[in-house]
Amino acid sequence: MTVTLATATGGSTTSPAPAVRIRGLRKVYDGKAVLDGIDLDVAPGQLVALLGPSGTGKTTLLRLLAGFERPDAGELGVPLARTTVYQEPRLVPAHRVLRNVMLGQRGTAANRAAALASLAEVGLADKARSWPATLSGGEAQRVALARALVREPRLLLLDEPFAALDALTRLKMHDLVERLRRRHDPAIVMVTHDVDEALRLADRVVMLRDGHVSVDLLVDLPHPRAITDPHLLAHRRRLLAELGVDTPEATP
Ligand SMILES: Nc1ncnc2c1ncn2[C@@H]1O[C@H](COP(=O)(O)OP(=O)(O)OP(=O)(O)O)[C@@H](O)[C@H]1O
Repeated sequence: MTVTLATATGGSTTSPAPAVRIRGLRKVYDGKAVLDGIDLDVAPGQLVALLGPSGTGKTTLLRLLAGFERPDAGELGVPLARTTVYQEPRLVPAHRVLRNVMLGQRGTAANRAAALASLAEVGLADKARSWPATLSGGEAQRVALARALVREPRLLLLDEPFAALDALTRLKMHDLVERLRRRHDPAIVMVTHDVDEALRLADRVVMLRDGHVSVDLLVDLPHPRAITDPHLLAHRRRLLAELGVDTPEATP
């Protein structure tokens, strides 16, 4: 089987080209296929949450989409403008916040203004001159989001971005993601272990199991979503059951 690394750009005559196009994707480590025949399209602006038991290849798929790994077989079409935010913010401690947002960019007035605007968007305009060590975990992660978004990615890859934050900060980050999406509208693939986070944020929840897509669930509900919405609860039960967790039919 051949490997094609294509760049997904326009060209379709009917519907817009997907931001991500995956066909027959296979990745083998130590003779074992971690991903084995993944087919997945992500539409422009769509947020796909990737769920699945530990070790099912979620991070591997994200690394392939980021271009850090090469597939052993299959086709992978991704936009060139893509960036990743990780569980830990990965700020350079020796650079102030603003310089972290501009990491890898030239220090032009335009880049500086864009970085400041990006910090303002995540509510951290006043921290531009702060050192990373003086930030809270949630603030540091907002800087990481600002750094990702200032590059105006067509594809944003999120690898458990809120897993290390406390519950309240995580809820605030969810609100922030919803606001940022309305403004920037990148396609997003987000790895998470949190079913509620997936259902709160995602347009679609994809579950990986044994190297395959085992669930592909469209979550066609308006934002902001109430966790008590019966449709959401039905989705939640289904996803938790797929993960081997039984929940009572009626939730108080
Ligand atoms: N560089 C590598 N070399 C060898 N094996 C690897 C490598 N990267 C990942 N693996 C293996 O591939 C499998 C999938 O790993 P991956 O990190 O993608 O899973 P995951 O679904 O993200 O897991 P978790 O939910 O625990 O983060 C695991 O068995 C892991 O040990």
